[in-house]
Amino acid sequence: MKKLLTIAGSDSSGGAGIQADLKTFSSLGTYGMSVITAITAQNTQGVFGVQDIDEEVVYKQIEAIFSDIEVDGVKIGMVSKSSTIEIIVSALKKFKAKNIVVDPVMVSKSGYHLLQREAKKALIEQLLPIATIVTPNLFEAEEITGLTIKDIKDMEKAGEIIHQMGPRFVLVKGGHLSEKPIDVLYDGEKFKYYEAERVNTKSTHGTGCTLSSAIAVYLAKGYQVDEGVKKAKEYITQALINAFPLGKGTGPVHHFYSWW
Ligand SMILES: Nc1ncnc2c1ncn2[C@@H]1O[C@H](COP(=O)(O)OP(=O)(O)OP(=O)(O)O)[C@@H](O)[C@H]1O
Ligand SMILES: Cc1ncc(COP(=O)(O)O)c(N)n1
Repeated sequence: MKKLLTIAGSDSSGGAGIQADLKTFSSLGTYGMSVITAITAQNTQGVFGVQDIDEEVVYKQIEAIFSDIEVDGVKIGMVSKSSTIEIIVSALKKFKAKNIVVDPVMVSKSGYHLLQREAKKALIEQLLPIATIVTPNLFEAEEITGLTIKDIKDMEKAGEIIHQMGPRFVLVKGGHLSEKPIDVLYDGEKFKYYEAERVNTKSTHGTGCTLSSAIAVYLAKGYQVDEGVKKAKEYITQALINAFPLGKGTGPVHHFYSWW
């Protein structure tokens, strides 16, 4: 049994964050664990409050897990403060964590700033270098690089710049492109493209969380990064197809338990 860990924020409505990650881990037949960095009061319409967890408690959660359990893959999502980013990075180095997927969460679909402005530098300088793969969406790739990103060529340029910042692989996600949602992977030498038909649904809350967790699962299972991304892209496309209407705003993708 592969053991997966998510380090992220809690989404009370269950569509993104810790809840999306644990659902992904379970539905892909792995054992899921969580380190909660923040509690958000959130639903399909917005984020209405955030309580950051003290960084000492974040560290204690990581220590409790790694001192007892072998962890096969780690996904890192919302971390809002630089002091928490610093503690997470030093803890993951100390415990020699492997297969680290960093989803550089900055702003929710509903427009709430989940990353404090002061923490952007720590995210870039500390979190990116420990990542096996980092998965920015178009907006996050723009924030990290300072580029304006409109098409695949711009995504490639962003991939090259972000790769220089230290992660082994960069996946620039194209969910927010105006046409087909094509994601671009860069390994420092060449690009790979992951194309899917756009699923016509309002339920896109948690797509990035789900994709990054699925990538962590496939890396933990021993897939090469490019193959793992391909499988994870199939998973998120299916989770979008399976989504059902929920709430009055942007509903969540839906996870399914094929073995049940
Ligand atoms: N309507 C859609 N149909 C098919 N695939 C999509 C759609 N929207 C997003 N995707 C895919 O979902 C994955 C997540 O991409 P996206 O760019 O939406 O990330 P994100 O903005 O970080 O997500 P979130 O912030 O909601 O967690 C990518 O593989 C993207 O191509
Ligand atoms: C706790 C948490 N983590 C991540 C997201 C991003 O997801 P989305 O962009 O779909 O709102 C979120 N809304 N909440």
